[in-house]
Amino acid sequence: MGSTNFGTGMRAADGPSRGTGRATAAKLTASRPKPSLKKMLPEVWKLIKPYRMLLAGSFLIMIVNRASGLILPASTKYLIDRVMGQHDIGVLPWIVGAVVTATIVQGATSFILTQLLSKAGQRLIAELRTKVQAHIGRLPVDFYDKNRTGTLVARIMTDVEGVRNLMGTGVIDFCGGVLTAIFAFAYLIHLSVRMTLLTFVILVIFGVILQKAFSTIRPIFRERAVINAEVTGRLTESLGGVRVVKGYHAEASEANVFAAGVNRLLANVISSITAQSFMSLASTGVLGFVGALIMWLGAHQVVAGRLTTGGYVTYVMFLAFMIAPIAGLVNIGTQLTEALAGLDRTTEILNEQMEDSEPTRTEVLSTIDGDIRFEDVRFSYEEAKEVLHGVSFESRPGTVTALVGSSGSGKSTIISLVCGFHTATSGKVFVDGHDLSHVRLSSFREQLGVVLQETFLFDGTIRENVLFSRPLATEEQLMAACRIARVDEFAEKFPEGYETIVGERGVKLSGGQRQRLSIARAILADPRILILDEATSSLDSESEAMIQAGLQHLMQGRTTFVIAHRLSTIRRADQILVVEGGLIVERGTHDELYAAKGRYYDLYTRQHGLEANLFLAPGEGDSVLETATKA
Ligand SMILES: Nc1ncnc2c1ncn2[C@@H]1O[C@H](COP(=O)(O)OP(=O)(O)OP(=O)(O)O)[C@@H](O)[C@H]1O
Repeated sequence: MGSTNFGTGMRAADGPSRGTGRATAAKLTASRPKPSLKKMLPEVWKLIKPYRMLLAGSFLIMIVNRASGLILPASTKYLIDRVMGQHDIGVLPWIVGAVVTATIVQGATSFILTQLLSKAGQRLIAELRTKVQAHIGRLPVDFYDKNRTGTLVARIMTDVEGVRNLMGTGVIDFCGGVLTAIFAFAYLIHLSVRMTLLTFVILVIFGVILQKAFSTIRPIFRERAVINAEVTGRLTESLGGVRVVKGYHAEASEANVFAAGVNRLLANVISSITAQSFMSLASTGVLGFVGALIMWLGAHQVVAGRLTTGGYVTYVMFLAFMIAPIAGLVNIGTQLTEALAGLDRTTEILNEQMEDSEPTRTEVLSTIDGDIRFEDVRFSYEEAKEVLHGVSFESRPGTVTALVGSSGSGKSTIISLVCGFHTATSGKVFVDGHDLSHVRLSSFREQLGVVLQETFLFDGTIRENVLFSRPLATEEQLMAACRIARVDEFAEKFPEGYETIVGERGVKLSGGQRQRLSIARAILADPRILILDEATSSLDSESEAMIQAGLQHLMQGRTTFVIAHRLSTIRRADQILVVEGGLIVERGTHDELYAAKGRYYDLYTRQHGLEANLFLAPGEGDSVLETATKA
């Protein structure tokens, strides 16, 4: 039978997940409606508040920057009319001086703005990423059940990227664009009211059309983020489950799934490219039209003596200065919309309640004895689908409780409630008499140790992997744990010793070695309550003996819960709970249950003939039994 997953939070990599869940934690919405600016303003303010002085300063610098940018076109009128037209060479040094100074000021302020804002924007991204990751890490297990890894990765890495535009050059550029357009518009009116109003009307019409076009493009962009998250999610899963993929020779079908995803992405990008190229075609057309119009009207005005030649050239330059930021505004507008949408998704995550933040969780546990009591516990992952139907038992401190029963009977669910991964729908779980639903989970979990059959190793050294459970342990404590778990025997054989990198998920270690490492980790953690998920796979007898010795040591004096498959474990257990259909149907010691000749006796005698030291649940044993009978 496959590995146990205590509510999938500790699921072993057994292929792409199907995503199940219950109602308490939210499944993140794939595509959220466009967030309104009004709704998002408080969030934006919260985000940029620490940077408000910087933003205010940048705003002032930006005004200087934009104003200095207008010196060149403004001075052209004097250059043409006074210097060239009236041969007043005396003003030339002033004009050239003003242009040079303005250019230097403009260059310097642009440099300062980019330095200040881009760096602040990147810092903000880093802060927000850290915050989102830390928050996600503290969300309850059922949140992970419902949301794909890829989606979560996208939320942490991609969605926060957009805030760069809110903080960085985006907002300032936006304000700068508006400001320049206002400056330029005032000056254009001053030069020629008629030409300006006409151009303005055309540009407003164009702006409305552009706005319409953008409202078609925006959903495409939003959908792109969703597709990206889905494709990345599936890719992450299939890479993680590469053994299963290869084992079932599913490379081709995985490649098809990925290709389909990539093609969806391509179709999305292509449709946005088409819309974008139409927009650029339209803008070029409008610009050409406005240019021709200005030429026509301007030439007439100059000939009629209502406008000087310098005035005309300056007009054209200012017009360009006005149009460029307006065109930019639309672009920045899209970026800001994207940023707001990203921030909205980030806020959605940050509003998810952390498992320890429920107001009822007030009790902080000091060192516990390890007495666990279930009182008529009922539990359902999904509404109206109860999985545990009233489970009651007590595990006294320092005793071993073995859970046996057929697949899907509810063993992992019971363990998951012991760990506080889920909370009982009704009934109570007590730890040393404290209602676990009122306990600060961090104070409980630090007294919990978990050894799973699928050992989870990080891509780090042996030392780092053992220290994972207690990073501040001394060298002696580390070595002692490794000795007891017999990690020393293999670690010291590697040339790099404890500094040997174990590779992603420890692929360079054998199953038995990984188990020993996991036991060393638990010994080092020195938990009061120990959760063991026994491997059903048979290790060679030498490894088995070593692991058993480590486990024996580990279990001493701790309240231990074992999803038990080995007879040796079951025989030693202080109580055996036989779980069937979400109920405890029998309980007692091995001898008592054997003598009672009930369900346990059936399971035991069925298996006894199989010689193995494995206690297989009925479904699990069938194939082996058949083989044995035939033999
Ligand atoms: N995350 C989940 N969401 C919805 N239903 C679940 C979830 N996890 C388990 N279940 C259901 O709860 C029931 C009990 O499952 P559980 O994993 O506790 O059984 P088990 O006895 O540990 O099985 P096994 O020995 O196969 O690991 C099963 O019917 C299962 O389908």
